[in-house]
Amino acid sequence: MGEEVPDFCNEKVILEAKDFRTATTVGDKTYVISTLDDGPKSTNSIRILDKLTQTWIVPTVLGTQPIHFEAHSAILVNDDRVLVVAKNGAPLIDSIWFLEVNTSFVKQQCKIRGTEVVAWSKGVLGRGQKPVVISGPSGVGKGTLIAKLMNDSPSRFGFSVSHTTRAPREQEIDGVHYHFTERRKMEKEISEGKFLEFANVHGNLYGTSIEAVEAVTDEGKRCILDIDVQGAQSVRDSSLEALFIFVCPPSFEELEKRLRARGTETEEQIQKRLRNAKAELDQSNTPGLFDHFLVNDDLETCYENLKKLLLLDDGSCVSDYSCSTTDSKAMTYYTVLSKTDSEVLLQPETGKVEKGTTSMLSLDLSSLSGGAPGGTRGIKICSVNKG
Ligand SMILES: Nc1ncnc2c1ncn2[C@@H]1O[C@H](COP(=O)(O)OP(=O)(O)OP(=O)(O)O)[C@@H](O)[C@H]1O
Ligand SMILES: Nc1nc2c(ncn2[C@@H]2O[C@H](COP(=O)(O)O)[C@@H](O)[C@H]2O)c(=O)[nH]1
Repeated sequence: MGEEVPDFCNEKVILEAKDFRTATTVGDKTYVISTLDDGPKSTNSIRILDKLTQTWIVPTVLGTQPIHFEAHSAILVNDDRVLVVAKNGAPLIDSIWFLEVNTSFVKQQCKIRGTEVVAWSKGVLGRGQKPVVISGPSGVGKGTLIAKLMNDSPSRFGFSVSHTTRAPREQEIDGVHYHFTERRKMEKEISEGKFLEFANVHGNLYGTSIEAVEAVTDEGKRCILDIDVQGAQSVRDSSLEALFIFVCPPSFEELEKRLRARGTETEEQIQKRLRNAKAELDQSNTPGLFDHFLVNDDLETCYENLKKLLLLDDGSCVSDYSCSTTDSKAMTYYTVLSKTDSEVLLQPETGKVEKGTTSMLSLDLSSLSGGAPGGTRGIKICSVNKG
């Protein structure tokens, strides 16, 4: 893990490439973010200087990687992440990133992988859209409701494609309904920290990979997870802040009827799923686990209620941040000027102020939430009045 002189420090590389870097110190470590403009091979790279041992560490970099930026400025916020304002040819709203160095996600991943880990997460204005966890006993209609949602709003919602060791059903497509895999392979990937959650469900292994959630959030869509109650509890305990919905059957008899009518399980499997359904219905009452309960009696009514819940909590409310859209969408490159508590002052790159924009902006980071995997939400941008 430790290296004396990585390529990154090689003077020749620095001299030949257009290099830009910042260094942010957190405790005994200095995080160096470097943008090497080396033609088509241009990259952003992260190196950590362990100040105690005076060695360089090449960390495992997780999260949604920002596209290569020409330059950037950086400052530590909340003691656990570095705010990076990038010059990437995009408006300010797409230029705010966080390099997580000490968040709960990073700490958890360090422990699992036994390596130094950092993670990128994109900054999101306002509350943003939390991923949605949908749970409920087998046969209650989760898949049917989610399929309707995907069909009606494919650009707004994206399905987190789980991994499973169960055999595919007739109509199921690998990579669409599930990533069908083998137990040994999946167990190895779990031990490598690739999964946000996993559980043994009805005798098979199921799990949500970090990549599955990122694939959806990278597309700017709201992520929908169809997972069992154990998985929901694991996500609750993880760094992923989500909305948790439990779907209940109108009666146990109706649940059994639906499972049988689906015709995808053997009698033995149906019995197992029904036994587990009783336990899941009990566990759904665990205090603080689910935010909302829906009864799937009439499908259309339940679907309308689901949509209402998602609209109530869709993060599109902009009243909680007084953002000047002119400033946040302008192509001006801003750099970090100063920081007080959880407010960061940004100034435009000298001489590059776009017509109609204010000179300085304040980023209010007092309500940050979420983070990798997914975005860091809760940023408010305010114009700073010129005195
Ligand atoms: N409201 C409803 N009324 C009647 N039948 C329904 C209703 N909702 C779903 N179904 C039917 O019930 C069966 C089970 O639904 P579905 O496969 O969506 O359940 P599920 O919760 O996703 O199950 P699993 O957890 O096993 O994947 C399907 O045949 C579906 O068409
Ligand atoms: N904990 C997780 N549970 C999952 C995941 N993907 C699906 N599921 C749950 O498994 C059962 C059975 O599904 P089926 O497709 O075999 O009928 C169901 O309750 C799903 O919600 C996952 O990634 N993690």
